[in-house]
Amino acid sequence: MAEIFNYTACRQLLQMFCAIVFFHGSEYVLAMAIHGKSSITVKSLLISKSYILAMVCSLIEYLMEVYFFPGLKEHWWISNLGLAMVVIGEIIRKLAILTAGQSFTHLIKIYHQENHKLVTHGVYQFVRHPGYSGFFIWAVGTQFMLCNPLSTVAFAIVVWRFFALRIPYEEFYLRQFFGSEYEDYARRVPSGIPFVK
Ligand SMILES: C[S@@+](CC[C@H](N)C(=O)[O-])C[C@H]1O[C@@H](n2cnc3c(N)ncnc32)[C@H](O)[C@@H]1O
Repeated sequence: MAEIFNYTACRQLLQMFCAIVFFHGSEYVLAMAIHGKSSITVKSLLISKSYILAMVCSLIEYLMEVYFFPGLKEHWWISNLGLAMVVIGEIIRKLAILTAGQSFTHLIKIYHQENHKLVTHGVYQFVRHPGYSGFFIWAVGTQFMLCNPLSTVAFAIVVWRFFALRIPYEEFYLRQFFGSEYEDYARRVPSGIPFVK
């Protein structure tokens, strides 16, 4: 068993560990800085049961493949592409959080609050959902980084489906809050998730 923890496995698993800790830690810190300590819950860490299950499955896939097909993990250009996706996805997501400020809440708002302003500048001028684009790139990137073929496909499908359902729901309320201003914005700017209008 010890021989599977060679240089490749140690490096890829360490990168994965750092990516996860940095992503969730920074989500929590930013939520606390923007919304205040009193409005922060464990949900601000964005860790759900299905998320943990997905990560555990990807780790099982990694360990099985590193044992039975170690050559699969030596495609460094794929792994490095994944690392680049993780960094780029992280940057896009954090830019979205910093740009939207108090308007960026982890739970979708269904009542309009006074401090909720429509944000259309910064990264929001390029895509309507940069926070989701960033997470999508980050999540799929983690699986490229591990050279996990099955989990790469599974993560892409599951995360895409999640956002394909969430975006129309979120935008239903944004249209109610901001009316024609949001309609005009949605006409001009793409969603930021492939094949989601
Ligand atoms: C988790 S944040 C995600 C924001 C955005 N969908 C993104 O991916 O960057 C969800 C909250 O952001 C708000 N929101 C989404 N787009 C917005 C915008 N352009 N301006 C202001 N608030 C927005 C929604 O009302 C919702 O309560």
